[in-house]
Amino acid sequence: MMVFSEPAIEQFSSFINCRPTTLFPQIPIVDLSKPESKHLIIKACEEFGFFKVINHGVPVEFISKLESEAARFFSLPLPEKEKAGPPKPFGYGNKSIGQSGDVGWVEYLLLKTNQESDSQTFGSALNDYMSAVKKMACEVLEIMADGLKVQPRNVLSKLLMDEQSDSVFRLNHYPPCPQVQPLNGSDVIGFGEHTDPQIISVLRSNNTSGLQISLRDGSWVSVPPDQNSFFINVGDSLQVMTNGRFKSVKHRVLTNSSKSRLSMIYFCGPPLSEKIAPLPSLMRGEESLYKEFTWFEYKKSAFNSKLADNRLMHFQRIEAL
Ligand SMILES: C=C1C[C@]23C[C@H]1CC[C@H]2[C@@]12CCC[C@@](C)(C(=O)O1)[C@H]2[C@@H]3C(=O)O
Ligand SMILES: O=C(O)CCC(=O)C(=O)O
Ligand SMILES: [Fe+2]
Repeated sequence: MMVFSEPAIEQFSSFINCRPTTLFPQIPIVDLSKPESKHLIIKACEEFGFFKVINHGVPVEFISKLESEAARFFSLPLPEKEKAGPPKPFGYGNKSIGQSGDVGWVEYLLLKTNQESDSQTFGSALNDYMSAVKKMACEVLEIMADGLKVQPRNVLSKLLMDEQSDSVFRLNHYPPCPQVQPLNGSDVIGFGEHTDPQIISVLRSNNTSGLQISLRDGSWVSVPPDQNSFFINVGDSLQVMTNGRFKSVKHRVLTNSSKSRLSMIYFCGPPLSEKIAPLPSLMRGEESLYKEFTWFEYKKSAFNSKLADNRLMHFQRIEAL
């Protein structure tokens, strides 16, 4: 057996220095039933690119039904899960993320959002959940448009309502990972740091911690899990549509040593042909910080990148920005 000396183990940079440097600053909480939500959402998107939503209107039974079906799926023997096909672009994946060699302590299912056929694996639970979450996502995007004072208020939500909307749904399962955890207070990466390329992502997890977001100063903050709420991530596309006023949030997941984490995420994407550009009324005479591109072009480039890459960089007018 190989025994690492202290200096040697420190070279495993992906396992060390993962402890959050900031503990529990208040993650913004937005109550969708309150009129002040529009100001809170804008502030949260500017400051963090991230917030938590309560009074979201998604029925608990849709959530718990899908959660138990997902748990059942992930408990199947590996060959059964592999029948769902490799995740290229849709299917079951294990440890390997994307096409550029990223790995994490995670297994997952990537699913389409606009086809009934996927319901085969999960009965009606998947469609019930996705429709309710899509409705809530549209509401969030309309409140956002109100807060930004852009009209019509469905400028963003219509991209999701479009039947060509390129949204994706993902179930992630992070099994408990006891191995290296006690060493040097190190952590194992479940899902490496990245920003989501879409407009927004709507995340719900069980009560197991692991999700962290990165603040502007580069520190990492653990997001306390809350199975009754949803978390919204600002994605790269929304950063561009607001000409950099909102920033996409860098986030990652660390594994837990004793509990498994189950998360379900609805990634709100526009139609492939959609031009991703700053909303004209937000420009007030200023120039776009970004080159012109379609969602298809951005997605193609994103899927060739590594998880931690700054994917927007190549689309900035001044690359060094
Ligand atoms: C290295 C990767 C893996 C990617 C593509 C590329 C960069 C960002 C990743 C995500 C993050 C958001 C969901 C997803 C489905 C997406 O659209 O972008 C992911 C995709 C994958 O897991 O395949
Ligand atoms: O599983 C999670 O909690 C987050 C995963 C994530 O960021 C993603 O799938 O894009
Ligand atoms: Fe993500």
